[in-house]
This record gives sequence, C-alpha cells and structure tokens, in this order.
Amino acid sequence: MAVNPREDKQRWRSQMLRLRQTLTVPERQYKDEQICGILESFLLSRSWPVPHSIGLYRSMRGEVNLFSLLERPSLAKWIFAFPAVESEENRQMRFYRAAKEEDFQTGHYGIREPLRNEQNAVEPQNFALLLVPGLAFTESGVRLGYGGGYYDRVLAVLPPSVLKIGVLYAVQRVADLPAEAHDVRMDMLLDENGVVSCCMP
Ligand SMILES: Nc1nc2c(c(=O)[nH]1)N(C=O)[C@@H](CNc1ccc(C(=O)N[C@@H](CCC(=O)O)C(=O)O)cc1)CN2
Ligand SMILES: Nc1ncnc2c1ncn2[C@@H]1O[C@H](COP(=O)(O)OP(=O)(O)OP(=O)(O)O)[C@@H](O)[C@H]1O
Repeated sequence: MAVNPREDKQRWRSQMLRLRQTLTVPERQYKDEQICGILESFLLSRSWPVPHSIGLYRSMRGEVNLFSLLERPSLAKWIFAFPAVESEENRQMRFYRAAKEEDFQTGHYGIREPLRNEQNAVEPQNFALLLVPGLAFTESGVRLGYGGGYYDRVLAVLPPSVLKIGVLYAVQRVADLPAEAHDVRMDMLLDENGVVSCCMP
C-alpha cells in the first residue's frame, strides 16, 4: 500500500530526533569542532563570488553548532547571516547579518534570532553558500526538516549560483527519505567525516 509522504515524514522526524539525542553533549561538541574545521578549510580552498556571504543558523534541539566559525580569524572577511522567522502564519523567514552574541535575541520557537535591523538584511539570493540544518539527509541530498517548510520556501527561490550544503552528524545520514515535489535537494553534505557532493541519481 502506498504510504502518504506527510505521515511518513512525521514518523521519520520523531525517529531522527531521538537518534540525534543519543549523542551526548561532549560527543556533539567534539564533532562540532571537527565540522567547523572542515568547513573552514573548504571555504579557504575555493574562490567564491563576492560578497563573501554565508547563510548560517543558530543550532536548536541538538543540531550541529557552527557558531564558533565566527571567531576564526581566517574568515574575518566573511559576512555571516542568520534566519529570523518573520511570519509563523506564512512560514516566512529572512536573513540578517550578525557577528556576535549581542546581535541576537531569543525569538520564535525559543531560537536565538538576529536583531531585525533593515540595514543588516541579506537576501539569500546573494549568498555564496547556504548551510541548511535538518533532521536527516540522504546521499542524494534529500533533506528532512521540522515540517514548517521555512527552508523549503527559501530554497525554492535560490539561483543555482548559491551552493546549498546540508549540515548533519554522520548518524543523521539515511539511505532513503520520503520526498515531496517541493523538496529541494542539497548540492553537498557536511558532517564530521568531511564535505561531499550529492550524487544525482
Ligand atoms: N536552527 C534552526 N533555526 C531555524 C530553523 C531550523 O530548522 N533550525 N527553521 C527551519 O525551519 C526555522 C524554524 N522552524 C521551526 C519549525 C517548526 C518548529 C516546531 O517546533 N514545530 C512544532 C510543531 C509546530 C507546528 O506544527 O506549528 C514541533 O515540531 O513540535 C520549530 C522551528 C527558522 N530557524
Ligand atoms: N516553496 C514552497 N512554497 C509554499 N509552500 C511550501 C513550499 N515548500 C514547502 N511548502 C509547504 O510547507 C509544508 C512543510 O513542508 P516540509 O514537510 O517539506 O517541511 P520541512 O522541509 O520538513 O521543514 P523546514 O523547511 O521548515 O525545515 C508543507 O505543507 C508544504 O506544502
């Protein structure tokens, strides 16, 4: 019998949330440092379109924490932008530039969000790359989020020039996920073992 992808996604979400929580805090912190190091080397190994801006996120519910990237002197010329939920009703988020803890406040869903200052707004179309959190990813780049569709809406309007990188711990890699027509695939995946291109089957 065909399974409804929505219900199937709900089952996957609770399973993958539980699986991620099996990593202890020290295990996660260790992996976060590894992942930040891999990302730093990756950023330094390529030439990127100007401005050097990157869409990041503040981690929640045990997501990979990339915040220490902002302190790396080698990345001083990069602009870091973070999502803020603009409308829970329309599931819209916007990105704002932020550089230090004081540039954030606790916002929707208890997430640390950048202060909304119009001068600091960055359009995702201008990112060199967007780092996308998720609950699970497949090697072909299919992503499972929390079900809000916030990232899906941003991903839908990105030009191909913006590199989309799914960020995960290796335990979040799965062979298959239920996908819907609106799901946009990642170009690459980043975890504690490295950064790899997604194969397009
Ligand atoms: N770090 C981080 N920031 C992010 C996201 C993310 O995935 N990670 N988002 C990417 O989307 C947005 C927030 N998305 C969220 C979507 C749903 C829920 C949530 O708690 N959902 C409830 C169900 C509520 C409902 O259906 O209305 C739940 O899971 O219990 C939280 C955050 C913006 N910021
Ligand atoms: N580009 C889009 N435009 C309008 N609605 C969309 C778009 N993409 C997804 N949606 C809607 O958003 C809802 C949630 O989608 P989905 O279950 O794929 O979320 P998700 O990827 O897990 O969540 P998130 O992106 O917030 O992490 C669905 O009802 C879907 O129809």
